[in-house]
Amino acid sequence: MEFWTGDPTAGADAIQLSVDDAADEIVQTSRQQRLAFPGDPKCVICGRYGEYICDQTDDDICSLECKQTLLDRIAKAQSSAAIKKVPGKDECFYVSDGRSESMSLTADQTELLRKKLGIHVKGNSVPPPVLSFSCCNLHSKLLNNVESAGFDLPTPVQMQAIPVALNGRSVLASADTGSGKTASFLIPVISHCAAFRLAQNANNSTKRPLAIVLTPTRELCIQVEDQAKLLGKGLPFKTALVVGGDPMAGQIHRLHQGVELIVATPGRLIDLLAKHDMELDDVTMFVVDEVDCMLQRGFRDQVMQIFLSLAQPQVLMYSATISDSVEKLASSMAKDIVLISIGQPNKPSMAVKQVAIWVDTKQKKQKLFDVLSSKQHFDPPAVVYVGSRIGADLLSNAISVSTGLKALLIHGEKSMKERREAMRQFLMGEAPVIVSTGVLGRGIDLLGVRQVIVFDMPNSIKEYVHMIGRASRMGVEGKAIAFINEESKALFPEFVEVLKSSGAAVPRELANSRYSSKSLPSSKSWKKRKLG
Ligand SMILES: Nc1ncnc2c1ncn2[C@@H]1O[C@H](COP(=O)(O)OP(=O)(O)OP(=O)(O)O)[C@@H](O)[C@H]1O
Repeated sequence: MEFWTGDPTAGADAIQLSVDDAADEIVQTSRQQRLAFPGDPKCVICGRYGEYICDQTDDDICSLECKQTLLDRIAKAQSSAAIKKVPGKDECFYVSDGRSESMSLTADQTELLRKKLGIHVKGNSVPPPVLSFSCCNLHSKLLNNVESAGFDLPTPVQMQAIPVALNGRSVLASADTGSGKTASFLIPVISHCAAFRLAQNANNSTKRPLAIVLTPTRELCIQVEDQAKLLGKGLPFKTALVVGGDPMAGQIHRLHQGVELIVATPGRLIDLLAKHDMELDDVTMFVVDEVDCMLQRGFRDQVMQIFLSLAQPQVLMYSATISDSVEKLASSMAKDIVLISIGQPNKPSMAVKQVAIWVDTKQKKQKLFDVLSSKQHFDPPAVVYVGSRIGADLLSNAISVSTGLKALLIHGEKSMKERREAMRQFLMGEAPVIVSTGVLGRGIDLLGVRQVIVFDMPNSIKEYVHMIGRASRMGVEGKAIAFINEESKALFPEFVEVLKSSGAAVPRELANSRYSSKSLPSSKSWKKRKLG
């Protein structure tokens, strides 16, 4: 029997175990717990094996550490709510359809709540945040699925974005990595799709897609589709995955059977639309995840091509990092859009402890082997990010040879089968390290990963923010080590700022570099001044 009671703050002495387990050692930290096998209960905080039940909430948890995080989070949400208690199931503060008998937030309460939660909004008549999922007038099966997924309380981005999207408004939202953005668009999408189908005449056999989610990578599409299936279970809600690398015939077959949601990478979807007739007239929700990456050169034309083939859909766009130009372009895609940002935009999650190490390029490999061989510094499972596919191939080999550790490998040139297998092995804990290019840099929810090593700095600090975000989900603490040297000098001013704002030490060489100053004059004016 797995059970504990007691006050975690009082330490291990206060924990009382059932008689059967008295001899077993309590798992103290998330890292000491094994990963969950399919069908196992999962820790609601970190996703590892949910060996215990939290006595105060009945949630599955893996360790004392996650129990404490869970209780802290609940306490924080309660105080943040600026209202004496979190509403019970039938006690709503936000009511979307006026049918519930409960009260709505006043303008002052809404403002206070947003301030406490770090929610910033721009737009006309933005609905107030919700304090619970049960206040959103969701189909009972969807609500059950949300609860079964362990989502007891909405996160701040969910509190604000879900009611806005449920009201049919377009959204551009930015919030920390690992803060639950995926569910904040999937819940409104599933709600809309299920309601539409249930209202559709039963004899009407046409089941054209109702919503599209675009993401930049196949892995992210797979993850989003998995979560959509989980949250849409038992509802008239089917999904199709449309990504490169898998045979197109199977994807077309599935689409012809009738689906509500297409989760796709832009290139493959365009390819498919060009070769096969596909009616997109009923698509009224268009989601762009990792929007800043998707509206950059490379993806932008494809995304816009798909968008323009739809009849003015509601647009939901999300990322942890959003620039002014993306905000401008996104705003032009939808009328009366609501802009939502949580906390400090474009900053790394404060839950990730960053360590920047100055290392010359030639010394980087040895430095990495030193970290991976050090009990003190290596905290597996870990992701190592490199800049190129060849670099990834070479490095994963070198790690295995030099340290004896099994290092998996994933990049864009691997087949879909190899990429799926590498992910499976890593998530099942079969290897302590995975070497990756940017394919795992964004969006991927690598539950259990607490360490990221940025071997090659990416081209922008935004990508860096996404990469180190893999080390922490839902505020659980993680670590990031970044190797930096003169080769990344273009990033210095922003990198120094990011380190400082996170309270991380700035390496001496970086601090002293003339490239680190934001006010550094351009080379022309520099020359001018010298000559003058
Ligand atoms: N309300 C909630 N309560 C508990 N867990 C949640 C909740 N919402 C989401 N999660 C879990 O939190 C984790 C992170 O969520 P998600 O992957 O959506 O983050 P994200 O904001 O999209 O991150 P990124 O910017 O890195 O893509 C997931 O494991 C998800 O299942």
